[in-house]
Amino acid sequence: MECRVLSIQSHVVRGYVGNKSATFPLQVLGFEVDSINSVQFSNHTGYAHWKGQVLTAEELNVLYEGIKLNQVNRYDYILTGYSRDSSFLETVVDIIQELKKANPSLVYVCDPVMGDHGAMYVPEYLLPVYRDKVVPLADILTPNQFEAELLTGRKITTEEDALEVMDLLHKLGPETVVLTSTDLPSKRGDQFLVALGSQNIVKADGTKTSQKICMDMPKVDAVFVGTGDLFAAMLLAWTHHHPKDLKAACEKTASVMHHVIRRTMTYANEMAGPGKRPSPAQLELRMVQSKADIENPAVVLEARVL
Ligand SMILES: Nc1ncnc2c1ncn2[C@@H]1O[C@H](COP(=O)(O)OP(=O)(O)O)[C@@H](O)[C@H]1O
Ligand SMILES: Cc1ncc(COP(=O)(O)O)c(CN)c1O
Repeated sequence: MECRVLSIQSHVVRGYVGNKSATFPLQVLGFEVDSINSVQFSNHTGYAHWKGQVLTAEELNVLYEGIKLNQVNRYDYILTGYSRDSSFLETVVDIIQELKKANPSLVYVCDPVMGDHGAMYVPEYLLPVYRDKVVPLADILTPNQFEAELLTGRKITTEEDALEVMDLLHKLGPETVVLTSTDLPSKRGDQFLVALGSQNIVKADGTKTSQKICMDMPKVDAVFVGTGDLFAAMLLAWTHHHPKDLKAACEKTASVMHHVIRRTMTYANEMAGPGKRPSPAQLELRMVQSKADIENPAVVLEARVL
């Protein structure tokens, strides 16, 4: 059966963020991907220069109208990422509501892209739109630690804090929450990066509980851009295959990330030369090359159930 994703994210001419990082890996896994480019930039905004256009709310509506007029507005998944305009985001909310009405089993995967490492890189007025309108519609939410803290108003300094924040995020709406990266110390040492996940489950007796997991991922000493976008796309794919097993979905997602990041770093170091730190252009993600890269990565990471 066809599985169709509407992906509303950025497009870049050069490099791999947003739709450029999400589309091909999903297609190679057999998903149909309809993409709307929220922005079209020369490259991501971590370079010294970037130029381009931003899609307005009206322009988004025009594209959606066309899809609707042809009656091809039935989607199984919506995936959203980088957006820097509140009326654009409000229009995305309207579209999601309409598409959920058309298909009540539609799954909305939301990456609430707002910032990282203590700083917002989208305008601050987007926060209440995400918290009050976007996140309540989300089925799967993939904030990093900073975004989770913004959405809940709670600081995360311990694993217990992180578990409580994920519960607060469940209360806003999403049944599945993954903190894609945190500053928490890993039990495996400082060479590892910690991600945490939580999925609501209904037990046989009808009561609700949640499965909580922790992933320790080998840390690479560089800053990558587009990793959050690829992570959300791969989590969509793997929760599609393992809807009730967050541990399996996160292990497969993190293993793909590890493969892509290792390839990227090998190329980046080669291009930069001995002892030199790679530039943002050299650190552009090296995409997966095939279905096998995604389904059978050389290193398989394991998650712990908490
Ligand atoms: N420096 C890094 N070393 C290893 N893995 C990384 C690194 N940066 C990102 N990743 C991978 O990318 C995923 C998403 O990264 P994250 O930084 O949380 O995304 P975002 O771009 O949304 O902040 C992480 O879960 C991890 O798998
Ligand atoms: C155009 C664009 N799209 C998407 C992103 C998000 O990237 P990431 O997946 O690393 O959060 C960025 C990062 N600033 C960006 O500049």
